[in-house]
Amino acid sequence: MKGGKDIAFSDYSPLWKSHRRLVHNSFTLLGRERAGFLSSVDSLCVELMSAGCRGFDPSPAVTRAVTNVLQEVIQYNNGIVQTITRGGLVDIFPWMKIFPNECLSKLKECITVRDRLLTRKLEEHKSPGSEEERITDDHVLMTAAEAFGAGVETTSTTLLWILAYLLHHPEVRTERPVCMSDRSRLPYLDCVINEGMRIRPVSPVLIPHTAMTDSSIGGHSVSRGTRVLVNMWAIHHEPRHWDKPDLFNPDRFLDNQGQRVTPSYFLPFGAGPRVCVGESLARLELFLFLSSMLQRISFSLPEGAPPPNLQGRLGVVLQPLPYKVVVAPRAGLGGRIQL
Ligand code: HEM
Repeated sequence: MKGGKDIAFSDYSPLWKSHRRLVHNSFTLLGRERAGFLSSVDSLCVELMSAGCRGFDPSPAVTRAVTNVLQEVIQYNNGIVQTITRGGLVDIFPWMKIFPNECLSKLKECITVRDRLLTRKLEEHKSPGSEEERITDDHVLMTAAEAFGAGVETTSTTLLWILAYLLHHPEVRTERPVCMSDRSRLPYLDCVINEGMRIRPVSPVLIPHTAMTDSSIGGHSVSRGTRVLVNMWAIHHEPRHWDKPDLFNPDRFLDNQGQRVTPSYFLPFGAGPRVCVGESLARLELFLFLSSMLQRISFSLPEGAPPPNLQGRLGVVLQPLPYKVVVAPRAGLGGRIQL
């Protein structure tokens, strides 16, 4: 293990425990034996994830199979998100798992659906000879499952927050389709994404860590076994570092010369050995989704509706409260988008 980290429900869910062990083994192996393994995990994830993008394809060639798989992924993922931190007292007193627990049963059900779907996909993607490799099916499956578990809700929620803030700040949006000559302006999109992740970190208090040895943080001693919570919300709203921290202002990620800057106290993906392993994939997804959406679709508030509530609701991630938005194809693209 690289460092000390634990999660509240790990004690009572053997499923989750073995899942994390496998995932960490997988990522360790990933570092050592990339070939073969990467290609199967990558294509497996990319195929499932890109199903979402293919939803925009208006052609009848969007196969029923892809839609069904996507529906299944959305359903089991929603089920996991709704139940994973709702074990109630079991989170605190693991022995209480012996009593009937609706949330825990639903969680197990969703995990069964997830494993069935991923196993099917894995079988489709298996290359001849892979049996001889040291990485087992479980490694591949659990790594793919982790990519979804840690990657879907975080990225989609970040997009929802950014859209909510863009509805509040129409001056940040451009009213015409993006074209090639805008390319040099696209770094600004990164600033918008950064500002979204700063002002509403999807994980305001990071996954709890546990000190593996006697240590210290900022001059305070931390003895072995201490549970350490990183308050990302406070880091991203510290007035000594951020001017008017409650204001959505993507320009704060530009210096006086208009060059992009990334302050050291901007940590949406955490830091250190347990930093988010999906950071580059997440950044790529956010950029591609946002640029394609803003290029093709115009978003506005329904007539007379108030802008989205920005307070948020804390669950597995910090989500915006549901809001309504009018979605229309941008001029010149009419008929090419189906939603
Ligand atoms: C906007 C999107 C995302 C955000 C804001 C985000 C943020 C984070 C944060 C803050 C952590 C915890 C770091 C810590 O506790 O110190 C984390 C861990 C993790 N993330 Fe992400 N993440 C995102 C997307 C993804 C994606 C797309 C994947 C995988 C495909 C992923 C996989 C993971 C994994 C496996 C861990 C645990 C790493 C470990 O414990 O060593 N994340 N993420």
